[in-house]
Amino acid sequence: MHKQRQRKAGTQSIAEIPAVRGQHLLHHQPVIHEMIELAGITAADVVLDLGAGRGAITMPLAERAGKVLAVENDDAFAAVLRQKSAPCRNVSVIEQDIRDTYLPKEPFHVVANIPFFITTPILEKLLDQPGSPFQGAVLIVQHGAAKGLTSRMFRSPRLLTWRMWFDLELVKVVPRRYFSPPPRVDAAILRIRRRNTPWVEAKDRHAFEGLAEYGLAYPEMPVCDVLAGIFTPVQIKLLLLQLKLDRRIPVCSLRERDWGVIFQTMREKVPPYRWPKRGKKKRSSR
Ligand SMILES: C[S@@+](CC[C@H](N)C(=O)[O-])C[C@H]1O[C@@H](n2cnc3c(N)ncnc32)[C@H](O)[C@@H]1O
Repeated sequence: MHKQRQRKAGTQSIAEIPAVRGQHLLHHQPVIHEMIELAGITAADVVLDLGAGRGAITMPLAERAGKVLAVENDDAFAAVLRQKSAPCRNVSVIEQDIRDTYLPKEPFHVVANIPFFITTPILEKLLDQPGSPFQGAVLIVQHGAAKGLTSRMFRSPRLLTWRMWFDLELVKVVPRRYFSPPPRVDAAILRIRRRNTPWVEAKDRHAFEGLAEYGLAYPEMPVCDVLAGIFTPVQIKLLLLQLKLDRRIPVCSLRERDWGVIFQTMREKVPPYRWPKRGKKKRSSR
């Protein structure tokens, strides 16, 4: 049954209750404009608004960007979006699940207040392929998620891998009262920028994933014990000297630069058959 009709008939399913579908619409205009400023959008840019709702971000984006692709899977919202954006030749409404949407083949940015419940699948889509044309994003995410994604400590191999290619920054907290209906927790602006010089080359992604998974299997383990599975004692001594690291510090406290140097040393000094292999890729649940 058509979703709008279902609502009228009072047969709204759990998945259609606004909060459950992540329908917290942003109504604070200064935050919307700040997001577009932070993304540095110009008339040359292609921008995706993922979870476009009624166009709170899509419409001001259309005034700045060359092309805006507004993805929204709620048919009622998509109809409003199509109507509002009809006079704008640079807006395309894509009525589809974000997780099934093909990303542009040309360089693109993302500016969006994404549905929180699919934050991880969205980030995987944007960040898992370091060689993709994705340039950067300014996103509204849950404050807790933003803190985890920008943490100094690495306990997740996937997050470490993303951060070898992208800088993630928690720009500011966005109070829950700026949304309608308000979410249960505050949100935050998360800025993602592609590094000009990544810590590891995109072609080495799989090899680095193997190192990250192996290295963070026990995040609290002393760095010297972790490195002992890959390097000789002399190599470890030189590496720790170069990185100015105490041999007993937990491996989770290593920074992106440290991992970049460890990876390069592994490439240069350790035969590939001894490199840690990555396990089967775990995709987040849809
Ligand atoms: C947090 S709201 C943001 C709406 C709008 N951008 C704003 O800021 O007012 C997220 C939007 O994503 C839509 N949405 C939820 N899950 C989706 C999915 N899987 N694919 C596409 N859109 C989705 C919701 O219908 C909602 O409009």
